[in-house]
Amino acid sequence: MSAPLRLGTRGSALAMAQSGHVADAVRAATGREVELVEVITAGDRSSAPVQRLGVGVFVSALRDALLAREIDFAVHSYKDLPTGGEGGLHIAAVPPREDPRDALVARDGRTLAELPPGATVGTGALRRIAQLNALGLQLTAQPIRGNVDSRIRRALGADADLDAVVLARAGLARLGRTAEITETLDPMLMLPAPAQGALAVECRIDALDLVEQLALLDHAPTRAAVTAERALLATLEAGCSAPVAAYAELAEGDDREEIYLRGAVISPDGSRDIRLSRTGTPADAAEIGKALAAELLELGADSILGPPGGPGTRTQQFGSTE
Ligand SMILES: NCc1[nH]cc(CCC(=O)O)c1CC(=O)O
Repeated sequence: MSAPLRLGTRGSALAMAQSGHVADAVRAATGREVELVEVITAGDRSSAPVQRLGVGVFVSALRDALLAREIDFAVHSYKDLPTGGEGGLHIAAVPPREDPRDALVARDGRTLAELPPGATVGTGALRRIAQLNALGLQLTAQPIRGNVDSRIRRALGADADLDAVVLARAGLARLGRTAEITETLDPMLMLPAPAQGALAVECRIDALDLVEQLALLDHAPTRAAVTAERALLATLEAGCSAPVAAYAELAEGDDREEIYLRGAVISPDGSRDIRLSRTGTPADAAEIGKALAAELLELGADSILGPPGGPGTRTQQFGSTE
């Protein structure tokens, strides 16, 4: 008999929901017992704006617990992971992705097009603010933070102070709250964040049996899509600090699978909006992402924003709110 596997998780409703889901999948695939171990991160302990806490606050405590052998594996929202990776750790599985699109939750059941000029739309991500501004609907995009429930209350609660909020559909789906969505946003209007809707299941790279067992949860098409999206992000991070969106879809071509990657870099005020796409084979996912990023840079992605640290700087101003 082997000891139960310890799955480290944040205590938020969303983290518990996704960890519980992965725990069930691990039990089903391996027959092993799994227990949840709550890990409190700096991001949970502090109410300071995420932009001040910096990228990765929600991730580093889980990684520390993995490296300290306090837990055996962890589940992250893939889009919250820094592109760098962590020494000694390995993403053993990328389970099937939830719907990666963004969703609008608005008062009176409204869609984006039905919001009047001047309507206030809350979101934490500069990527979403930039794309809302690019729509030209005269919406007032407002930075907000907090958990999914408190964000929804900003638009639908008794003390609502906004007309709408934009959230990842995946988070609402995992919490069983898709009924509150008033419009699922077409990627033509609101291209999702790289890896949105996907999870990363991480363990120590030297835990060879566990690496093998967790791999049973891996979904190759999701891994290919996320690889392309994050290769684009990583390449742009070196050359540009603008809001970045990326979404890869896999489709059955005539005689083989094809990957269709879209990428966008948008200025925060929406006045500049560079969008490109590229296709290829899933095996070349990383190269497709890098090549599309290079094309975006050639078209001026690096010149979209002012100086580093200026008003549009993604990492410094908004950190891991994406
Ligand atoms: N930015 C925080 C965050 N990180 C992961 C999700 C849930 C969706 C996902 O797993 O991609 C959310 C909430 C949101 O963006 O609305």
